[in-house]
Amino acid sequence: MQVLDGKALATTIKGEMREEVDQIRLSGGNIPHLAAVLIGDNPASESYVRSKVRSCEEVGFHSTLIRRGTEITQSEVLEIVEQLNNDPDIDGFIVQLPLPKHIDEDAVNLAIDPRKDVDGFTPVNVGRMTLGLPSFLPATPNGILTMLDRYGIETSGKEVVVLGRSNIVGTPMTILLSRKGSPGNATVTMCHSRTQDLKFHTRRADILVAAIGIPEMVTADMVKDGVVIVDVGINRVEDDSRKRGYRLCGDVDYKSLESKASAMTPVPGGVGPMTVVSLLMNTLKASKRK
Ligand SMILES: NC(=O)C1=CN([C@@H]2O[C@H](COP(=O)(O)OP(=O)(O)OC[C@H]3O[C@@H](n4cnc5c(N)ncnc54)[C@H](OP(=O)(O)O)[C@@H]3O)[C@@H](O)[C@H]2O)C=CC1
Ligand SMILES: Nc1nc(=O)c2c([nH]1)NC[C@@H]1CN(c3ccc(C(=O)N[C@@H](CCC(=O)O)C(=O)O)cc3)C=[N+]21
Ligand SMILES: [Mg+2]
Repeated sequence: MQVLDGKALATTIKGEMREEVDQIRLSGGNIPHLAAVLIGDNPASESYVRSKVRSCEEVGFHSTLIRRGTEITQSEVLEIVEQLNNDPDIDGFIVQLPLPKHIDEDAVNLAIDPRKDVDGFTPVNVGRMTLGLPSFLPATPNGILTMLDRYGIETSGKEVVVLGRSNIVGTPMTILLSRKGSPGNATVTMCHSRTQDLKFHTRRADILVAAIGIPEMVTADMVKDGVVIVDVGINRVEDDSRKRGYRLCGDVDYKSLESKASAMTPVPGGVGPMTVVSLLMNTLKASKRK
């Protein structure tokens, strides 16, 4: 089985980006500047945002972290978004999800200037993506496309099954893999919690993308020999033998799939690092607007 090493690929791409940023600096161009808004104290969100900020430093971007407590009001969040929209020094920004329960995520998303929406979550970017127009693509699905492309995994004409229909992973993944282009041109089936007989669908998959959020739910009996597996899930499972008291695992039972899949992304070190790289690529693109 081939390990689809997202961490190594991300390091390679970040090296390429660093060279481009060095060139921009030498020619007196605009250094990309990403801002991240982090609200509350969700430990997973903190770790993702920290890795985004660290990656900005690695490639030579400017970065700004805006942290607020859970008690923040909706209008205060909207005010931060408005400031970032209007700040000429900020090329792109993200509001880390999930937001506290009393904040309306849709309202926040709708307030983001599509030109700075490096997550690709706003209606303008989702619409443009769906129409096949240039747009900011959502980082996780785009990172997966980059990985399939760089590993030379053919998607044209393949049966792809996507587990999950969220706005940030499952739905855009389905749109991107089924549209004309490369990677693309796949026949895509989207499954979710109301799907009857999940196994019927997963067993037909040439490529299976799991974005569910249930630890190790996909097992060897659910797939055919030679399947390519993209495991998006990041789950923290209690494990007293670890220093931190938990281990990370995906939505796929990696051990049982190792002898059946032809290629698979590990967790950690698979899709996660590619997501961060895609966000950086979107920020670089946004910075070229000036
Ligand atoms: N590696 C990375 O870069 C990223 C990783 N993630 C991880 O990916 C996973 C999914 O994230 P996200 O898309 O945001 O999650 P959501 O919770 O928003 O969506 C989960 C989806 O899975 C579906 N689902 C739940 N249970 C089942 C089931 N038993 N059978 C089939 N489908 C089911 C849900 O169906 P329904 O719509 O009916 O509720 C829903 O569509 C999480 O583990 C998350 O941490 C997320 C983003 C980026
Ligand atoms: N506005 C917004 N945009 C997002 O893109 C977004 C979000 N909100 N909310 C949460 C999800 C999740 N997500 C991840 C990013 C990086 C890793 C990542 O780098 N993971 C590492 C290690 C993770 C760890 O050690 O905890 C890995 O898989 O190797 C994971 C998950 C982005 N998301
Ligand atoms: Mg700048």
